[in-house]
Amino acid sequence: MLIERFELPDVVHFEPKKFGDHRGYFSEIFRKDWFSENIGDFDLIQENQSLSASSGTVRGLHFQTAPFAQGKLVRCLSGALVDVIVDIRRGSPAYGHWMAVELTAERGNQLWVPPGFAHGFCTIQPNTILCYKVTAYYSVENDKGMAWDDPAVGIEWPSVANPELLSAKDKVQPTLAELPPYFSYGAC
Ligand SMILES: Cc1cn([C@H]2C[C@H](O)[C@@H](COP(=O)(O)OP(=O)(O)O[C@H]3O[C@H](C)C(=O)[C@H](O)[C@H]3O)O2)c(=O)[nH]c1=O
Repeated sequence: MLIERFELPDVVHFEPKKFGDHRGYFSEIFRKDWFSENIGDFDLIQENQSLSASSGTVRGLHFQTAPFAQGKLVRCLSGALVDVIVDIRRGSPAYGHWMAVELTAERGNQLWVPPGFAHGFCTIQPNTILCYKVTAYYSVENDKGMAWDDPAVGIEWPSVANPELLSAKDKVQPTLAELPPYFSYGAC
């Protein structure tokens, strides 16, 4: 199985094996033992799914604060998207750094987004479905965000990104510099 780690600590990208035959394919999407050994002993207790009808839809950048900080195991069920994360853990060697990974239904690749990261994505095909397991329940009081287009972070979004498709909430998110110190490296 392909497994990748990055300059941003604790982030893991992997692609489960597919067993193809004349009918199509079979793939083990999640195994607790593999996840615990290669990523960590997290409890994935809620699963979310979103459909974005238009290519160029940007959702994010979002995160939940303690005690509902979320790790996210993200994959694309239909279409394709560019997943973007920003390390917002004060003290991290990669604080304020971003990275992007293309997730497609075709590949079935997955991204582990640790707690302490802001997460968002831009769809690059219509009718793209994102499906992701999280390690803490939704808490509207702890549901926070940061600006997708923060010039100090400098995310290079796909050229199809369409700001008109942003949610009202995402049009007015604070910049990284305006965020309180929600997360400390090594403590979330
Ligand atoms: C996240 C969430 C939302 N909701 C409700 C709240 C709103 O009434 C509605 C849409 O929520 P929102 O506009 O925050 O959805 P997205 O813009 O897709 O946000 C999500 O997508 C980005 C990329 C993320 O990483 C977060 O997990 C999540 O914030 O669903 C729930 O009931 N439970 C939930 O867990």
